[in-house]
Amino acid sequence: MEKLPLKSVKEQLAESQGWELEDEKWLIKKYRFRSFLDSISFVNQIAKLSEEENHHPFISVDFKVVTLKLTSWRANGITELDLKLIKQYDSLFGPFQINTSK
Ligand SMILES: C[C@H](O)[C@H](O)[C@H]1CNC2=NC(N)=NC(=O)C2=N1
Repeated sequence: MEKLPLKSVKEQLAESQGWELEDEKWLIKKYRFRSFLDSISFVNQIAKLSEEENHHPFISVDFKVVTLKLTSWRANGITELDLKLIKQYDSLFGPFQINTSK
C-alpha cells in the first residue's frame, strides 16, 4: 500500500474527530476516560482490531488518557488503511465517551 499525498491526508483529517498529523507521517489522538479500567478496556479493543487488521498503532496509557499514534511503517507515511482505522478507533471509543452535556 502506497503512502498518500500530504494534501489528501490533511483534507481527510480536517473531517476527522480530532486527529492531528505530526512530522507529516503520524496520526495522533488522545482519548480521555472515566476510569483507568475503561482506558485498559479500550486498549484491549484496539489491540484486537490491530491483530485483525495486522496494522498496529503505538499505544500509551497515562491513567485515564490513552494516546494512539498511527502510521504505515512499511509505506513510511499515511495510507488509506490508516485513515480507515482511525474511524474505527473513534467508533470503539463511542461507548466510553464522557457525556459532557450533563
Ligand atoms: C510483518 C507484519 O505484517 C508487518 O510488520 C505489519 C505489522 N503491523 C503494522 N502496523 C503498522 N502501523 N504498519 C505496518 O507497516 C505494519 N506492518
